[in-house]
Amino acid sequence: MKILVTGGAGYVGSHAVRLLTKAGHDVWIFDNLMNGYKAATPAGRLIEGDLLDQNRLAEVFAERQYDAVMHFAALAYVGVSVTDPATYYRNNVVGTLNLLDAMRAADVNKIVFSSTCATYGTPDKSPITEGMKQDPINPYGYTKLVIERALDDYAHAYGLGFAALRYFNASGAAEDGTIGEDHKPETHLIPLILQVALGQRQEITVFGDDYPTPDGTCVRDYIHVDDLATAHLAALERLQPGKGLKLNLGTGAGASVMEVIDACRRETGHTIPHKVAPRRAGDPAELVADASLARKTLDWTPKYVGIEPIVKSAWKWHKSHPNGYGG
Ligand SMILES: NC(=O)c1ccc[n+]([C@@H]2O[C@H](COP(=O)([O-])OP(=O)(O)OC[C@H]3O[C@@H](n4cnc5c(N)ncnc54)[C@H](O)[C@@H]3O)[C@@H](O)[C@H]2O)c1
Ligand SMILES: O=c1ccn([C@@H]2O[C@H](COP(=O)(O)OP(=O)(O)O[C@H]3O[C@H](CO)[C@H](O)[C@H](O)[C@H]3O)[C@@H](O)[C@H]2O)c(=O)[nH]1
Repeated sequence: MKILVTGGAGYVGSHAVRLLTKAGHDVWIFDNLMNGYKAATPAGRLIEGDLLDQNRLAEVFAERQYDAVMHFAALAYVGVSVTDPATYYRNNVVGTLNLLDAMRAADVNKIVFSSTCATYGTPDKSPITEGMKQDPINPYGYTKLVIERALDDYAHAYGLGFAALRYFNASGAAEDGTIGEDHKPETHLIPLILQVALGQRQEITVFGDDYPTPDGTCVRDYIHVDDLATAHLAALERLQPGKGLKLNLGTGAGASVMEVIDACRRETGHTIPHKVAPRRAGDPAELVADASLARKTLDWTPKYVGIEPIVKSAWKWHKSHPNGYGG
């Protein structure tokens, strides 16, 4: 298939591009590089452009007849979405509607969309199943929920075939250590811990140790980026006109902040000092996926089980690229 991957120069998208290319697809990347890196993309495959530029989108769809779109491009800092919702709604909602318009004009009717566990807000139960109430607690989560709803309506009205994949905590890096996570600023737990191991930070701050969890720190479901990529490929193969798949992508197992720090200590051999600080606003105690629907629907099984192999792959990337794509 000829596939346009928006946000393919970013963290999750670049890993999906690798896998799609390996699977024999003809892959093109659309990215404005605001948070992505040319170095993360295969040579000659990057089309620079912004989702907010409708003319550019029309040009891109006129240049080639795509069979499907994988849509990773979005802004994804929960905290910034609270202080600057206008930018988030414009980029994530208007940008995606522009993309859907351009697809419709070009008769492209298949899309895989990056949704998030943040659409559930603070769930009543764990693990989280797809049928549970979606009630985001921040603008970022709302931007994703609005698009899930739009996809439903476009499927019904225009015959769009879609998958909305609700990722839990994307983590890890390509097994060969050549591409990985490089968010600037970095806010995610595993890269921040590994920056301590690299001597770039004094210590890691644990946001709260008084949660109702076994060790008092937050529990998350860390899912390897390459497992996300294989799920995208499987979803792409199952898209049907007028139908939508909405699936949780997680492993079904949680790890606490302290368990992640301990795994990083074991992997790096560094003491990794930590200090406990108050809770971070908006952090639910536990977010763990019931991923059985994705396993069944996509005939998919995450390869990376437990936090150790995820941390191992992340460390390989960070050790060999201490400044990310900057050097
Ligand atoms: N990282 C996670 O843990 C996680 C969890 C759940 C969902 N998601 C979702 O997965 C997707 C990818 O996340 P990521 O961590 O790889 O983020 P990322 O910031 O690394 O990648 C996003 C890419 O989109 C590009 N982009 C953003 N706005 C654009 C625009 N208007 N036009 C063109 N390109 C644009 C950026 O330059 C970047 O390369 C996002 O949609 C995010 O909301 C991520
Ligand atoms: O310095 C840090 C950074 C994080 N944490 C904790 O580590 C856990 C994981 O935090 P991350 O910031 O790595 O990830 P989140 O769970 O906050 O974020 C993930 O889930 C969000 C929805 O809740 C969004 O989808 C986001 O893109 C995705 O990375 C949280 O309990 C957080 O409180 C710390 O203790 N110290």
